[in-house]
Amino acid sequence: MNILTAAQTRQLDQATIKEQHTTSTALMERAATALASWLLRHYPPQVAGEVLLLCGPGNNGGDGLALARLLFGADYAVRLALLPADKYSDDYQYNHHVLPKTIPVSELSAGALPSIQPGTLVVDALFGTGLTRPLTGQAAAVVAHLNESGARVVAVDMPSGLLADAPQPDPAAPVVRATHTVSFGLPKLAFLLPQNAEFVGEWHVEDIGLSANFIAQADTPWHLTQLPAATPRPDVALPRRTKFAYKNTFGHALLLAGSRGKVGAAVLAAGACLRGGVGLLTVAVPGCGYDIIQTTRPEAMCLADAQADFISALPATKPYQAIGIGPGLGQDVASRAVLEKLLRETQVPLVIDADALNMLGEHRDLLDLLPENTVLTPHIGEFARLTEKTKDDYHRLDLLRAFAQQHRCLVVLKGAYTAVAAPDGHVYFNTTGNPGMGTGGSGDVLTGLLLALRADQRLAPLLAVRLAVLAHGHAGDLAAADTGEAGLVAGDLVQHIGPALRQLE
Ligand SMILES: NC(=O)C1=CN([C@@H]2O[C@H](COP(=O)(O)OP(=O)(O)OC[C@H]3O[C@@H](n4cnc5c(N)ncnc54)[C@H](O)[C@@H]3O)[C@@H](O)[C@H]2O)[C@@H](O)CC1
Ligand SMILES: Nc1ncnc2c1ncn2[C@@H]1O[C@H](COP(=O)(O)OP(=O)(O)O)[C@@H](O)[C@H]1O
Ligand SMILES: [K+]
Repeated sequence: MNILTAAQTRQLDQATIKEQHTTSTALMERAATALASWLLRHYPPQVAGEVLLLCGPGNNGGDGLALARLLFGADYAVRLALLPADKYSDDYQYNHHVLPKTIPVSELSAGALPSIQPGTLVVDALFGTGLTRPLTGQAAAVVAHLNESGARVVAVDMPSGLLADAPQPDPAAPVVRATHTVSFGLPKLAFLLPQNAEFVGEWHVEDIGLSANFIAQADTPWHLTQLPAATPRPDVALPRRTKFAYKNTFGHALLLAGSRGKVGAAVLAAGACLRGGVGLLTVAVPGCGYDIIQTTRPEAMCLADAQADFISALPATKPYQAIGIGPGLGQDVASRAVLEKLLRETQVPLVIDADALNMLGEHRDLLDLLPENTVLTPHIGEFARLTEKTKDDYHRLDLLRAFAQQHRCLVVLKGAYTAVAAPDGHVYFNTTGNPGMGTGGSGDVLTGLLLALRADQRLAPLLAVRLAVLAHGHAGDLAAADTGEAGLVAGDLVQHIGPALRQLE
């Protein structure tokens, strides 16, 4: 699914109105109805207590006014506080006009802020996508007051003060710290970035029938990868295996991994590659890893390096459809020479992770040798070593796109909402996974799974990478349902890859 820019989000309601022969007032009613239904599910009247709605002068405030009317009709105790302005949007004015007269209404001003007890449920309908500049004056005073109150805050569409797809021009200007943000149709780019988590809280998307055609056709570099069950138009799907498929169809992969004390990384990546459906797997490890791999992964073939503690020689690369290098590799100069030789000699699809990425960071001239569509899997720290220290998350996204374009590679920038950047500059945010996956070895599992899907002869490079990242996160979610997030270990991810992939077919 596409993620729209802020400008496209503003065009979306016009496109919807035109396409569906409806009116902006009717669209606002849909938005308010969706919000009321969300509140009924999450904060029914007896849990909510009195609801305070803060409304700005535009359509975000209009949503708040319409919501107040609907909540009032659903037996909530509601109170409104309105931000005065020179001009109000038409739909704001309409919803102000039809507001039941019995709802208490006050005017917000810096000198007379409403009292907000800790725990009060506040709806933030001050500003949404129409925000054009940092909050100042009265609006800033209201937001600062709200943030200090200890209230539970549900933000309408956006936490007020946050921009939908750009960094804050004035980091000192206040932004609402919402408990929940309920948005319409699709999430905003801002929701996917770690720097905004403290403002957005938990986000939710409510379907209000916005033009699916406009969303699908929008020219945007940002996209979401979702589970097939979560969307009427699945982004990605794993093709089913045909009756006469043979192990060559699924490819022969080579994994170069492990060093003394880090052979576990090779075991985890090998397990993930096997569970990821590879046809054949050969694992190259230092001498100390031979018995370990042969014992823990009898399905894999094993090549032992002449060196006991680290990999010092590149095996023949001819028979393989994909090669992975990096998990637990260590940083010995001999292992770096192996990486360099691999880059110079082969055009086989590569997956490069962990220590191998750090080697590239230290010897950036090697980046020019990357075969097209090589997959790199840095976390934020490793990405900084490959590029530069970033100012903020938007700057990092700029660097990410530029890097993938310049080196014609696929970059998997790992984290919550792992971002996959393609050589054409498009970025796909993953929606599966959970904080339980912040545990040693999770990245090794991803490398093994990527290797399996890159070896699969049926899958185009980008599809293979998006599927692997989606399945990895889904395996994490299935595992966490068994073990809880704290109890999750990387080996659990390997166990859940099979069921995760089955749900992507
Ligand atoms: N996109 C859609 O399809 C829909 C949008 N709706 C709502 O409409 C909202 C967008 O409405 P608007 O475009 O009217 O914009 P907003 O209501 O977000 O804000 C616009 C108003 O705020 C003022 N303003 C902007 N920045 C300011 C600042 N820093 N300080 C003080 N005033 C400032 C503007 O002059 C204008 O009066 C969405 O966020 C959503 O809540 C929904 O009603 C229905 C569907
Ligand atoms: N909060 C989170 N939500 C979703 N996925 C996460 C979260 N934290 C970590 N992960 C995933 O877990 C993996 C961790 O990889 P990495 O940082 O390389 O760990 P390691 O080096 O220990 O294996 C990545 O795929 C990342 O996306
Ligand atoms: K808002």
